[in-house]
Amino acid sequence: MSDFQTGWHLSSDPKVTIAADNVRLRYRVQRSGPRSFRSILGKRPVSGPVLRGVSLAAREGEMVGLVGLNGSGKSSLLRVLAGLQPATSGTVVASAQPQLLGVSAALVPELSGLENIWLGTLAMGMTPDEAYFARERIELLADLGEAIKQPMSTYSSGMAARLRFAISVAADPEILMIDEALSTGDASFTERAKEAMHGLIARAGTVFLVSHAAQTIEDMCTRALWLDAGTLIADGPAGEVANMYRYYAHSIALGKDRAAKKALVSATESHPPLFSGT
Ligand SMILES: Nc1ncnc2c1ncn2[C@@H]1O[C@H](COP(=O)(O)OP(=O)(O)OP(=O)(O)O)[C@@H](O)[C@H]1O
Repeated sequence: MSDFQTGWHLSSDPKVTIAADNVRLRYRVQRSGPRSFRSILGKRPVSGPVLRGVSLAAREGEMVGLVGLNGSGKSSLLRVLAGLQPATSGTVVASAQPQLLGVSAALVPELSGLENIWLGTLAMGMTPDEAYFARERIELLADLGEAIKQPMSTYSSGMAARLRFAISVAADPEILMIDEALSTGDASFTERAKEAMHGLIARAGTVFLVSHAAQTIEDMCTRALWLDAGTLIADGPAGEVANMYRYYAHSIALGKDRAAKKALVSATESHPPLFSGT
């Protein structure tokens, strides 16, 4: 039995809002390309591990940052936690449906920002009355000026991200997951976004935030998880974990592999994840 199964439920204050036990994920990808290529490479789908037994628990009032190199599994973990991607094995339990900042699926580029606010809020389960009253808050937070009346297809990626963020936060979800969206905003938006997230966690919510920027995690989060090649290698106060990750990423960028490896080991030793796998 894993530490997770024996331990996480023992301490119940503040309440655990989402927990994952030994989550594993493999992607299977059908080989593509010209027929001659496929005959050389074989027809069988390729598959590889993306998450290698991740266990975690997050509580009310926590703003949890996820750091890790490109391809380490951060987005995949959020998708599994949000129930958008079935895990290959393992369990996820949550006290409410997590809202992954990605109402983009429901948004329509040909429609204006205002029409998309209506669509997005209804798609997240608001009643027409709730959607009507949320509109002003969303417009204020997104702060797109006259562009709110223009089709979303004319927005920059930063403008679209602001609108998606504002719609997602307006639903006041108990568990909000944000994937990189904040890095596209300018400084004043980032400040307002931070306030909105603090409001949410003050109302006993939990926020997960993926960002490549260690600084964003340090500024915004209370706690940080570090994923490396699909394994959770560290879990601790956001400032400390972000600092270690920054040093690690810097070492990798400079080709200092030994220093990077040392940083990884030292992060695991000083901030071990709360639960080990089976
Ligand atoms: N739909 C998919 N099909 C096949 N492989 C995938 C799919 N999505 C992700 N992967 C692979 O899974 C691994 C983890 O990807 P993921 O996007 O979760 O990492 P990440 O840490 O969020 O990366 P980044 O920082 O670059 O956004 C990568 O090797 C990626 O190529």
